Amino acid sequence: PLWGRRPPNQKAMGEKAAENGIAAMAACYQRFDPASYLKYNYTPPRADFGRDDSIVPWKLARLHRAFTEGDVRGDLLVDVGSGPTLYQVLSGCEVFSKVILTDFLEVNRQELRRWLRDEGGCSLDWTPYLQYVCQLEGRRPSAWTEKAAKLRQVVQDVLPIDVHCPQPVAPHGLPAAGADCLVSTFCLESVSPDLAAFTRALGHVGSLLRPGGHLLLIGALGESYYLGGPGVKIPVVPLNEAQVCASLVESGYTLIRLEVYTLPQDMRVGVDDVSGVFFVKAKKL
Ligand SMILES: C[S@@+](CC[C@H](N)C(=O)[O-])C[C@H]1O[C@@H](n2cnc3c(N)ncnc32)[C@H](O)[C@@H]1O
Ligand SMILES: O=[N+]([O-])c1ccc2c(c1)CN[C@@H](CO)C2
Repeated sequence: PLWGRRPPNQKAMGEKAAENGIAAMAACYQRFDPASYLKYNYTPPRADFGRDDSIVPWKLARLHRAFTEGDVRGDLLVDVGSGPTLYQVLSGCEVFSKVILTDFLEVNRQELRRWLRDEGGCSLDWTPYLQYVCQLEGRRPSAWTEKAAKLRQVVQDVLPIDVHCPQPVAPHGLPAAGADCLVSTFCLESVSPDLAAFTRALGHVGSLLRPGGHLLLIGALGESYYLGGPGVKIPVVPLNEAQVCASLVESGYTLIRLEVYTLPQDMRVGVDDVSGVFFVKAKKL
């Protein structure tokens, strides 16, 4: 009967708009420059290990605690949207025997492989990061060489991923049982045209995680853009804590912990308009 069907084209228009937004985002990322991105976000002041109010030490401390407080266990950790960075798995690589890194761009996957193959030519020296996490683990900073070897040993693969696909990773890229833990940092809100797409992506990513597995999510609060390279302005979904929590619940997670870092003035260096960073530890129901 006529009343049983949706008005013509209503759903189609919504889907078309979503597809267009995602295609526009993918076009932006063609101009993403890993070396610039690393310089903007992973050098001082945002990565200053001598300052206890610097963002990167804050992130590393939250990840260390989340991976080592006893409830996170299993064999496989998957990092969603790794980009050209490794900091997000420096604690996890001591807890999981297998780590899989993923990203949308080949240039980022190449940057990761360059470090993993220890062939030189990396855009950033990760030594201070390895040393800092060793200290969090109660080890001498000089144990960083062992941690680097450990990370190189546990990373099984660097795979393509698209969080806007219901199946973000190609079939057989991951074991059928799914990952025991997911980590994802500054990805979902930085690749989604709007909040609905962010929440859908969170659901897609959840399909990679086994029930009872953990999600460690770090992201930007109140950010509307960031520079992915000189003059490469990439739109971001401005999120607040309530929206992050609502999206997690809607995507089938239960929240264990949410912490927020508010940027001091001198961390606002012109590469984005981020106002805060959230850290979430959640569990898939
Ligand atoms: C802001 S960077 C985050 C990089 C890194 N995780 C970090 O913590 O700095 C966002 C990353 O998402 C990737 N990306 C872009 N579109 C994507 C998509 N549709 N699915 C998954 N990742 C995507 C980009 O290539 C980029 O590496
Ligand atoms: O301060 N940080 O450690 C830091 C690291 C990465 C990123 C931000 C801040 C803010 N912008 C996001 C992209 O939306 C990327």
